[in-house]
Amino acid sequence: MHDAATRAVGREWTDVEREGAIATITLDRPPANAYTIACHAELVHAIDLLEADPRVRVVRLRSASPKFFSAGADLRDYAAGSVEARSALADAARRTCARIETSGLIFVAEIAGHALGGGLELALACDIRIASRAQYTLGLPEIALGLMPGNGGTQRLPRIVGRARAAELLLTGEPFTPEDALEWGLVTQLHDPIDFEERAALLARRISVAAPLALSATKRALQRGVDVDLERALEIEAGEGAHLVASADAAEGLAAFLEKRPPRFEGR
Ligand SMILES: CCCCCCCCCCCCC/C=C/C(=O)SCCNC(=O)CCNC(=O)[C@H](O)C(C)(C)COP(=O)(O)OP(=O)(O)OC[C@H]1O[C@@H](n2cnc3c(N)ncnc32)[C@H](O)[C@@H]1OP(=O)(O)O
Repeated sequence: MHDAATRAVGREWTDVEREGAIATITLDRPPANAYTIACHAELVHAIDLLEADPRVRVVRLRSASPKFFSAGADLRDYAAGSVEARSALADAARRTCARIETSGLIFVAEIAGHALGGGLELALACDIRIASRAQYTLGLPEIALGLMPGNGGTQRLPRIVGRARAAELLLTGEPFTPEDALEWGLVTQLHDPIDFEERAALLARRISVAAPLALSATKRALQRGVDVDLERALEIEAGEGAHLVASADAAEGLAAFLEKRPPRFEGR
């Protein structure tokens, strides 16, 4: 089902649908979901629209292509552009990732095709990554292009797979498999292609039934606490949780448990 309000978003590569509390952003820019500045502006606009919709809690980020999640920057466009345009593209891509990370919505990257360069970096900015077990690669090959990741890859990858593994992946630029991604914790689930859509939808549903305030507070605590010492991190957790305790949703959650019924969370 397309929301009329978001259909206009899909000029470059972004098709947005919403069903209940679950939105789906489908990247669709053949042949490789390679992105330009306009693509990122559109994606940020789509996220703005979804964040303004009080019904939305989870965003599934997927690809229309059976072969590519995203191949990263459009290298034809990049090669033809000025140094200023190339910097602007890196900045636009960084803004998209920041928008994902600072959003109160929960983003799940559903990788079922090549996720390379800025395409993988987009997935690294998401809260959860899952993958399909198929013949494609993931990686940050920028070093082979005389470049380096410019969209958070040198910072988010070590925080996910560890510094040593990230160093090898970044300094060789070598691609890796979905199985590697699961082993290294870059994705948390790996499913056969025939099961992937169903399992991805199940994960989104499992998250979508939670209280929106609790989801966003937990996301913030996870992000804010990861780079500080434990004592400060525990203070962050306490601070994020403090306002939840007084929320109507917390009262509803407890009442629903005691009354043995599903909770009806309203985000307040
Ligand atoms: C604020 C100021 C800031 C200043 C500082 C800024 C500095 C920042 C540092 C610099 C930032 C760098 C930013 C760059 C980020 C990137 O993402 S670089 C790109 C990384 N991606 C890749 O290298 C992947 C390239 N693709 C491939 O290697 C192959 O496609 C494949 C994945 C191995 C698959 O190969 P194969 O099966 O042979 O398919 P192909 O024929 O190669 O591809 C099919 C068609 O898709 C097109 N395509 C693929 N990738 C791209 C791409 N990235 N861009 C454009 N087009 C792509 C390919 O050309 C084919 O098209 P057709 O020939 O028309 O069919």
